[in-house]
Amino acid sequence: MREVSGVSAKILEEAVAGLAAVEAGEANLDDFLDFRLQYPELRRSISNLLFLCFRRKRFLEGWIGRLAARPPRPAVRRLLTAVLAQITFQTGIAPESAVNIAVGLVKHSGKLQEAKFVNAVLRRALEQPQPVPEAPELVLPPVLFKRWRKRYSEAELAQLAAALLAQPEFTFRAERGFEPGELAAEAVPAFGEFRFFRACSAARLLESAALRDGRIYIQDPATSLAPSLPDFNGVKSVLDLCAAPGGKSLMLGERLAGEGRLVAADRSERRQRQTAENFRRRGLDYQVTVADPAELTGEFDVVLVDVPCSNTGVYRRRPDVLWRFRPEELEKITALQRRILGEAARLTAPGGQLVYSTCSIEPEENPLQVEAFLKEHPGFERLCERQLLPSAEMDGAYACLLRRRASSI
Ligand SMILES: C[S@@+](CC[C@H](N)C(=O)[O-])C[C@H]1O[C@@H](n2cnc3c(N)ncnc32)[C@H](O)[C@@H]1O
Repeated sequence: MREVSGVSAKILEEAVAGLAAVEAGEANLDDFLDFRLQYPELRRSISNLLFLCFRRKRFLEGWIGRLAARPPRPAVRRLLTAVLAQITFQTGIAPESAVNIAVGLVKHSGKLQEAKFVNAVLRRALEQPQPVPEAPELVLPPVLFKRWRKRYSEAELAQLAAALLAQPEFTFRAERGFEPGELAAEAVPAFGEFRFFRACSAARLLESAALRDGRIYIQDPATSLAPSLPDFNGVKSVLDLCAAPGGKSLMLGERLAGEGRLVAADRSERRQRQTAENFRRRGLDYQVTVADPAELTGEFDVVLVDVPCSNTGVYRRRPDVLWRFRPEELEKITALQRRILGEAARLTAPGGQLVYSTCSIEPEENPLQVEAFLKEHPGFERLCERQLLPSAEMDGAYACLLRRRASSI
């Protein structure tokens, strides 16, 4: 008994620390779970609770507002958020126990008045469970709802909200020629020749030899959009300019099928270690380079530039991105994208193809960025582009295929 409540208290404490770290901008959710857990052995439970807190943040914080006579201080709000998530959405812990553990934690920290407040708020919550809303305006962060309402239909907004609330499928890509057999429950739609599957069991997949030797790679099917766009006929050299950790480089390598040269470049040394490891597992000896795009030289038949972005398309798997979105930071990120895309243009051979991609659904980072690029680079033309919105099947993504005219300087 002692043991169970001890574990539950640790999970709650860690979840509250995670909410604080993300709110303070000290870490994103993935980094918190990967590098900052005090009890990494409890990662799965902590992660489940944190994902719920971010998926249901609007509802949970609105409920706290109605339950508490005065707004709680931020640390208490975070604790209440996590406990309300447990008592509303989790079945593994009895609601009464969740409340007792939370009150115990506050008492333990010596704040007796605050413990009384937390106890009163949570007891009220137990007495009056609330209907859980699904309407986009009550699910999405207000800043993004306001932006998205201007350009998406009601059906699209409902799709965007539903994508935040649902747990996405565990999907993976299988290398050409590899049959995943019992690892796969079914094939799922993807782009080009790439083959994606829904995993039968995440645990079995994570322990599989196929994952260890790189014949499968855990990925969302939306990632196949950008590498599927260029025509690989006669292509001899490929550059992936923002390659780490190598998800799209592996797909470019698969399309090259050993017929040419691939350079996977990225400015992050830490992330490039992962790219190199992914190539090693697969037995590929493509070049892995640590460099800022401005430092690279040469000309390539195909350049893929998967730029840093606001990530607003991938919130199914990283729900915290929606709450970290700041419109005022868009300008900074689009300026960086413009610079990197300009370098990519310089590295594209005459007649070569350039793929620009993001995992964002903001037009400033996508078609508007490309239009500005085309004005500044008349030697390029747009061949096609596609915007995917997050859905039940896949993440959001944008990709545009450009061509440098053969005669351009
Ligand atoms: C979206 S991620 C790339 C994901 C990768 N293409 C994949 O499929 O696995 C963007 C990458 O751009 C890199 N990058 C390159 N130049 C950068 C710069 N000046 N500032 C920030 N990130 C930069 C980052 O290190 C990061 O790895």
